[in-house]
Amino acid sequence: MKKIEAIIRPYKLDEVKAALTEMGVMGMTITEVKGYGRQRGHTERYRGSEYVVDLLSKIKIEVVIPEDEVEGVVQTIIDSARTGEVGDGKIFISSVDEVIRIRTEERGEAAV
Ligand SMILES: Nc1ncnc2c1ncn2[C@@H]1O[C@H](COP(=O)(O)OP(=O)(O)OP(=O)(O)O)[C@@H](O)[C@H]1O
Ligand SMILES: [Mg+2]
Repeated sequence: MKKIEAIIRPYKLDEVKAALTEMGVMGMTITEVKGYGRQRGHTERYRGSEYVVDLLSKIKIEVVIPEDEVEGVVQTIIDSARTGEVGDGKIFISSVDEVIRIRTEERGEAAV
């Protein structure tokens, strides 16, 4: 199993969530996060001087899925989250050793 962590623009959450639900993703975790990428946030002016706000609000979506669903989920996130402007976000993929459904004690792909 793989975990997809996608950092996206907050206003894109509804669209990404709907697209993932539509393709049958059965569970996800959403967290409000702050971060920065290559541009290190953006510049603001206050009382005549410029300063950099380097931590921008983003949403992190976590989805754990069977390995053969990874490419479909990644493409769906890209298609629903992209604007083409800097700051669209990033997707990280990592391996998950085990998943256990607490209620039934099912394990592995049966539990995702
Ligand atoms: N290397 C990284 N490690 C962890 N989080 C990251 C990393 N790069 C980006 N992020 C997270 O993703 C968010 C969005 O990043 P962003 O889309 O600005 O990436 P970028 O590499 O600067 O690409 P772009 O040039 O398209 O803006 C950041 O605010 C941060 O939360
Ligand atoms: Mg950036």
